[in-house]
Amino acid sequence: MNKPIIALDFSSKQQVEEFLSRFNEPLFVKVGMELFYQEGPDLVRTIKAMGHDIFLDLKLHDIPNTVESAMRGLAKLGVDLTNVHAAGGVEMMEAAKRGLSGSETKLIAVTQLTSTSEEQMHSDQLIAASLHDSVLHYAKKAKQAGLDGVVCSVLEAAAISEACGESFMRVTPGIRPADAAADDQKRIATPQEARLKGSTHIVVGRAITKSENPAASYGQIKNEWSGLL
Ligand SMILES: O=c1ccn([C@@H]2O[C@H](COP(=O)(O)O)[C@@H](O)[C@H]2O)c(=O)[nH]1
Repeated sequence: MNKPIIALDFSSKQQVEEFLSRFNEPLFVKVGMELFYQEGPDLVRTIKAMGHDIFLDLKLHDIPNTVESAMRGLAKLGVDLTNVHAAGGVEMMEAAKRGLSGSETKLIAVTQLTSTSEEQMHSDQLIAASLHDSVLHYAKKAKQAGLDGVVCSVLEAAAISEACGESFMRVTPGIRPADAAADDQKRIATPQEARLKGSTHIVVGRAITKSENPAASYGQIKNEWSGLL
């Protein structure tokens, strides 16, 4: 079983270094907008040089030409995984993939954010379909564009596996230990549910980064995710 991806939602290099110093093993970490917009590509290179795998979660969504050029730049960072919004369309996703060509970086698409409920999707996005069908639709479009997988909640993971194939990545945020607060997330699940319901990867932020003992919380989540608990 692969490692849980830890969301490094910090605003400075200092906080990241302090956090990572608590671990004695190579991790799979996620660098998102908060950190990237403060510290930029240099910190990505530093984390990579420390031996950690990186998911660069910048969720690109723009016209195809802009996304292709941006991805050409990101390809040079040597990250393991990055992403776009599927709502940008098949043409944009194909352009993103072209931008990454020649690199080892895998590309996935955000379907519907795990902070979005069905009601919000209907009213904010004026999508009449069910949230499940919208996610599945975006996953099929990402597959059509040649992407490696999608970001989805646990609730859609099994249907995506069936429609797009088992090897198509289902990267799942909104992971919470049982009894933890949902915060701003709407479609949440425990690490165990994610394993049993077909996610291929889990992304965990606050349950680890805000913990009094991040290494212990990570260990517990990792064990639950890999079925050792
Ligand atoms: O649909 C999505 C896409 C990305 N995220 C990101 O994952 C983490 C989740 O953090 P938690 O503290 O565990 O809620 C965060 O960095 C988001 O930007 C997501 O939650 N949902």
